[in-house]
Amino acid sequence: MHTTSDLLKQAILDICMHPDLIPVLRGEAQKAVEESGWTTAGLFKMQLLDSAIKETLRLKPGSLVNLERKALKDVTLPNGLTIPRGTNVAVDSSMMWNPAIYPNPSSYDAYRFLRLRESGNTAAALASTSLEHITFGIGKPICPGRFFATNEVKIAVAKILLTYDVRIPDGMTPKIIEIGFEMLSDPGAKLEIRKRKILK
Ligand code: HEM
Repeated sequence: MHTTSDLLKQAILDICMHPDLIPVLRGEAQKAVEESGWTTAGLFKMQLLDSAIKETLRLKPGSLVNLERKALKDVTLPNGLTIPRGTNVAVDSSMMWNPAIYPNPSSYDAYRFLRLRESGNTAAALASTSLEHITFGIGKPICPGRFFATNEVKIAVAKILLTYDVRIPDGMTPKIIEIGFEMLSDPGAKLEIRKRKILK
């Protein structure tokens, strides 16, 4: 699916833009696979990778808005605002860039959700959702594919890092593209990829 492939692409680009992360993520994945294989338990142990991908989703959720709906009848909100029948509405994703919620919100911080998770925040895992991170939606129509998608992207990123040396060519800085409400990975981004000689 486009959402999953765009997440994989942006997650790799974000990691390559912070190359100090690569040996740490490789080490984490290597250890997890040695201990538990490519299993749910192994993926659970890749907690920095989990956090790094969630940070990618925070900065580039796929759309500037989410939860698009049409009011089928007049709806009065608890604050007294009435949304007339037939109105198209959506929830703006900007809570994910709110400095009161996420300090230094425009910086990519791969450790952000790992720290939150270690402090006991149960919504900090990649497939979890909260009012502060709505990339997978929230409430009744929450994305049922999120467990599949997040495991798929974790496996793909870990396999790529363990198998290849990857880097962004000198002089290139991938930019997120906004078209209407859509947020897309840089369609012109390139990576240099070389098979690793020693697979540990
Ligand atoms: C990174 C990947 C993905 C993202 C960011 C994502 C995001 C979302 C979001 C935000 C919603 C809720 C939309 C709303 O309430 O208006 C949603 C719903 C849904 N997603 Fe995903 N999704 C992803 C992958 C997948 C995959 C891989 C599948 C299927 C295998 C899937 C199946 C669905 C379905 C069926 C719904 C509708 C649920 C309902 O209306 O009850 N999604 N997704």
